[in-house]
Amino acid sequence: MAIPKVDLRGLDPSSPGWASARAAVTAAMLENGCVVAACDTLGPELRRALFERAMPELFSFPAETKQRNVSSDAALRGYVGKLAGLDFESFNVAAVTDPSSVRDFSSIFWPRGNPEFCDTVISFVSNLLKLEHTVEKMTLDGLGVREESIAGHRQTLTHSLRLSHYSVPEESKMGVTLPRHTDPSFTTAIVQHEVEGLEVQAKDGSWITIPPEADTITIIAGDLLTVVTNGRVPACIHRVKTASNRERFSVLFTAVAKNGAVLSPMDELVDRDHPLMYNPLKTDEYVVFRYSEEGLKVSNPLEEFCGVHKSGSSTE
Ligand SMILES: O=C(O)CCC(=O)C(=O)O
Ligand SMILES: [Fe+2]
Repeated sequence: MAIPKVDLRGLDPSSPGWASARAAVTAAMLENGCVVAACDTLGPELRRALFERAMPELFSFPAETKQRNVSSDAALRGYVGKLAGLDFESFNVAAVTDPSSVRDFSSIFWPRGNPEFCDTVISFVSNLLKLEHTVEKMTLDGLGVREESIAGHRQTLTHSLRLSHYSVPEESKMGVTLPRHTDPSFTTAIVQHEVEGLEVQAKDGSWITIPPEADTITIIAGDLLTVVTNGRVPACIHRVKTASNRERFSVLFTAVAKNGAVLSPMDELVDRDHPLMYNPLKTDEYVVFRYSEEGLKVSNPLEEFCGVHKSGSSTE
């Protein structure tokens, strides 16, 4: 089994191929909360500048420097280093669609500036934002959500860029460097480079490997997209497994909720056949819950936190 690959190159809503691409994107998102986009978002030169020059350099800075990548924004929006036995570390640039955020991030490492790095990231992010808008529009439009609701939904979003590094997996972990999880975001666009790792769990429990092809970016749904689509789009269950036991870099462009946002399922997606599944969700509180001891214990933290069914049955 493979995750469907949809060619989005050169498409806009007036193109002849838009409707069929939209149908394919919507179907893939409904099935596994995941689609592989063939796109020209990241050309070979940008790719090399980022993955082969900037990232190895960034991760070779000493720990004290790395830890200066903090964000007052919310939990887990700064540097995350080697947590709980994971051979994984990650930088995070919050509010990344604002070029000054990229420059502030770069000044941690290169106080005299690094225009090449900033230009690389700024142009990559602007391309990723277009891709994210296209996939989000296709998915919501394909489900029958009105243009005004999509525009309203966009107002609740802010974007981060995560730059991740995985060390060579320890033998005992069978190549798994990030265990099975869903993302507490709306969507995450995942860019792999040369080394495999991303795997998505299908409904039958099997794992589907997404090859690290240079002209593709994988877009996955997170828990918040499940809420706004009233459960239609499942949050993608995924993990990182590098069977070839190599060091790996990946870049993730994440659409998260603005601080203080409260989300509800979209009106168009609640009807007799699709009764309301989620109570209004305070996104900041949800993220705290997700990573709390209790949130890490339960099998479906979203359902536990704001599922209508769950609160309905709590009177039992
Ligand atoms: O590195 C990847 O391919 C995916 C990483 C991931 O799932 C995450 O950081 O949440
Ligand atoms: Fe993830």
